Amino acid sequence: MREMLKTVEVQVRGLDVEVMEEARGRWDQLTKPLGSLGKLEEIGIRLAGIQGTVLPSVERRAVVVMCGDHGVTAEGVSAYPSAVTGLMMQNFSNGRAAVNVLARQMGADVHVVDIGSACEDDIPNIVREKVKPGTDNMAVGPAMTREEAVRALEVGMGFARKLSSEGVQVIALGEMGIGNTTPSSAIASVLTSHPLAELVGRGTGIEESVLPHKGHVIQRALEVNQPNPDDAVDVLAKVGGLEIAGLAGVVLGAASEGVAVLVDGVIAAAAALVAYRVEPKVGPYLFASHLSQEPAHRILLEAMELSPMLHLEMRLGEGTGAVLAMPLLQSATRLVQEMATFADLGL
Ligand SMILES: O=C(O)c1ccc[n+]([C@@H]2O[C@H](COP(=O)([O-])O)[C@@H](O)[C@H]2O)c1
Ligand SMILES: Cc1cc2nc[nH]c2cc1C
Repeated sequence: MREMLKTVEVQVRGLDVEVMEEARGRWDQLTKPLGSLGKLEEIGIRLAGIQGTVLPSVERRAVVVMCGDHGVTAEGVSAYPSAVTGLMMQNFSNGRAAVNVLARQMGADVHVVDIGSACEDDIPNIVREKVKPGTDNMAVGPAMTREEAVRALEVGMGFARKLSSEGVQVIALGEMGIGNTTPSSAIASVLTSHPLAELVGRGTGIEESVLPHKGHVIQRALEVNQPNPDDAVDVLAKVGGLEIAGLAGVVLGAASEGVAVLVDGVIAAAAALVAYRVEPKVGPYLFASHLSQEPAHRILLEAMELSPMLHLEMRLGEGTGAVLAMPLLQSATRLVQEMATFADLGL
């Protein structure tokens, strides 16, 4: 019975190390000084291991934007009202948000999923998979029940598997949810054990003077809920968010299907760390796009040993950074496909 479901079951294969060795050999034969394409070489080799071929491809790209609202906004932790989540869903639907613009440029399909917004409208082009209309206020009790968190994880897993069955080779993690830097910092605090002072940031732009209040709200949520650091689903349910759970599910579903994942900013990274703690084998499927201005982002990426490709001082979310990094993955695949080898030159 669904109510009895306590955790998620997922099987993730390790990367194909033989193919990776072969791919490394191929990169070393290309007409360039050894190792001179730096991180692009590591990206290309990892993609080879993920797809089980020395000539991987990321021509089919998608961004999944999970949307949710947060009861904790009642505590005054965001610079914007919750209603902006629904307004931005309308904006995504019209193709006019930043992520739409960038995805068009980068050749990625945009999929927007209402997994937990408080918006009651039926918006065209938005997938309705609402687990509930926003989380409960984690400063006074759990944000979700465990069962709700597992349901949201399953929505994400199912969505990633569907995209994989349609031929998608890389998925960017996007989200929209006013208030969601607060649960992201809470998750980072429990799962990395770093002090809250290093993890709380201005999100959409709260004043510096409001930061201590945001920290106290998170501290209260941790005291009230006592999330178990050894049980990532417990942490997700008690101090997480529905869109964060959905994205953690996307990571698990994508990795289980051999699909690469581009992690976006701080919220996507919190979701990725939850998935990584549920199943550490997802680690090699993850690529960090950029470094957000939100301080918890660096700490979350370090906990997964990920190194960001871009430093653009962004803090938007929606999957914008992840979509911007797509051409870099594509460059890695194109270089290995199209460059001459020294043998081609007769050397
Ligand atoms: O991606 C990031 O690193 C990031 C950093 C700060 C804010 N955001 C976005 O801003 C919203 C959350 O900010 P806040 O202040 O409401 O917690 C949410 O919609 C996120 O997509 C995103
Ligand atoms: C306008 C706006 C757009 C966003 N996109 C992601 N988070 C956002 C937060 C706000 C406030």
